[in-house]
Amino acid sequence: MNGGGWRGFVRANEDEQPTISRMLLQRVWGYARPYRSGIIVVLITIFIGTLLDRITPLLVRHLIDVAIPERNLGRLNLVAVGLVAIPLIGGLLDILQRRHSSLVGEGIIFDLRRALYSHMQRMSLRFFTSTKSGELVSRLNNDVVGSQRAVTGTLITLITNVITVSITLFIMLTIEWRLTLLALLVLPLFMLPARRVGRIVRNLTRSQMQANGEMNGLMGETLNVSGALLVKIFGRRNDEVAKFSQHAGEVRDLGIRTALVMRSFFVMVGLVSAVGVTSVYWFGGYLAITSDNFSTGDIIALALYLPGLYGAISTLVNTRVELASSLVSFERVFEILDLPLEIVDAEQPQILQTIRGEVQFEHVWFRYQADEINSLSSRDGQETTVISPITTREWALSDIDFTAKPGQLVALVGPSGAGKTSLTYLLPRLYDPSRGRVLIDGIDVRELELDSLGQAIGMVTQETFLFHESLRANLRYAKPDATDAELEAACRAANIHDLIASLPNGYDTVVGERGYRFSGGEKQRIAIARVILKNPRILVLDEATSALDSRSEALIQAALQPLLKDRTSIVIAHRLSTILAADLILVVDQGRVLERGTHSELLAQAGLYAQLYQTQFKEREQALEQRA
Ligand SMILES: Nc1ncnc2c1ncn2[C@@H]1O[C@H](COP(=O)(O)OP(=O)(O)OP(=O)(O)O)[C@@H](O)[C@H]1O
Repeated sequence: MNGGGWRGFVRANEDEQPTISRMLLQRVWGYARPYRSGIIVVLITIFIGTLLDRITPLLVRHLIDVAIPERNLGRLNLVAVGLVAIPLIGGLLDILQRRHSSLVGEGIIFDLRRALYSHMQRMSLRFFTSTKSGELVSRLNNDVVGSQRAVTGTLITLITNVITVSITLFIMLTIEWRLTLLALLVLPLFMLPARRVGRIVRNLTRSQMQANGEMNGLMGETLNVSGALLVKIFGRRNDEVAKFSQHAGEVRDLGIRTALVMRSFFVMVGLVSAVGVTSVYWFGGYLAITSDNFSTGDIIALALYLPGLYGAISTLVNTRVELASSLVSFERVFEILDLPLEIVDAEQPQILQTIRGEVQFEHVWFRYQADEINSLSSRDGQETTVISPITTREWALSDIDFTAKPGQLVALVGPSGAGKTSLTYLLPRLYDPSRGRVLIDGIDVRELELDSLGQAIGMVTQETFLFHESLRANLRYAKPDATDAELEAACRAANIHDLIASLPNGYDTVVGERGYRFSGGEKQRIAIARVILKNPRILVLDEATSALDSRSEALIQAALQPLLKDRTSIVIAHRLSTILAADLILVVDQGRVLERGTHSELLAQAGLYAQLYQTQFKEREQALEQRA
């Protein structure tokens, strides 16, 4: 597995000069190619528009040199018509160009976003445990938009300015080459500062992006239910506001500095171009006074061309750098698209049709990869914090070997961190084992089509996740075509129907973010109803550790009956009723199965199970009895 890709999540050295590689450009072109007809329209309109623009000074020259001296009213009218027609046609061309450039730009955004999102969706769980969700959202938003800007912004600016400079210089040289060369003499005067200012602005922009990222990160972490709850229960509201003000203040200061630098630069360019224009007037005037064959119209036309020429050249000076910086966004998007998919379908996957439901772990070893821990980034998202592994043991699971016959209940018990959750993750291929095999009906799960594997297995995790949508939509997530009657039947079986029916909006009640409007026990029952609807052949259940009151506990136990019935179930057990009902109990510690058997067999061994039974299961049961 390529570890570098993960580390790529942490931004490379900010001061590194971006380089434009041929391969990168080819790849970028790959995204632009489908829009080539639009790009051609854009290029043609830019060319005609720029050409038209350059005609205006020639018309003015004609007015001064021909129409007025000849007192020719017809020509005067023609010039006037031309002076109005040019901006009119130019405007229409501009609209056409904008239309096509936005079609191209938005199209590229769409393609990149879809490719990125679908790639992220296919990434393994490992990817999500090692990445900050804010970072992913930022790539989907900022970097995709940045990539689009590289194509429709910087590239178009580059092309427009190259065309402008070429046409303008050509016309100016044909009008009067000496004056043109004179006007070009001032170029170094603003090319040098333009480069410098370009660098300053680029650094400021980077700092702005960074400051914005930090501000967004803070908002993301403290403006969701869990974060807000944490802030409140620790009474840290003022500190968070202060921290936010600090970040927002940085964004403000950088904004002001950027505005000032940009304005000073424009003032300077204005001054230098005034020097250039003055030199044309002065030397042109001198030539007009000292020699006869020099026209006033020529001088004025040249002077009119100059600001456009200077503007285009100063922009071009920075365009290469800008293009390189905006290509960084493409690189950041490609970085994710290039992350290898770990959990993928086999070349010719088998589709599970009728499933008996036998589950077998065959000498399974599993370990989490080191970079999964190392690439976690710190809260402000900027520097990499190497978080040392919580566990020092090499293998999360060692030599796990057991079989659950169709319809059997296998209970996993063991101390916290023993590896129970990790074991269950291998069945639906959230991770693949490092050694050994996991089989369903005798077929290695890696040979099974992922979609059909997903359909065969239902999972109820400890933490219930519900989407911020109606209960109906949340339940249908398990079975999109479920009828209302089916929804109700599942909820009745899970002992949650009466509660839902008593809500003013019933099944249309919108669940708050992460299900916060329901109690822990209620959420679990909703999750159970959801899996009952899915009706999987194999069930993985992580029973909640928190002891509920006896009524909720009774409701959940009753809800679990129809869920466990007739299915092969692997249950991380915390309830006495579950271990008593289990066909096989595996006692896991330090990633190994230390003891196995039924409740009575294990009790008789008087080992770890007997201890756990006394400290965990019995205590929980007694606590419940006391509460009742
Ligand atoms: N994504 C991960 N990356 C690295 N190590 C992990 C990861 N998830 C779990 N671990 C480690 O693997 C070991 C087994 O964890 P697991 O969650 O399977 O234990 P568990 O028995 O389910 O514990 P609990 O009952 O507390 O939920 C732990 O030491 C844990 O720190």
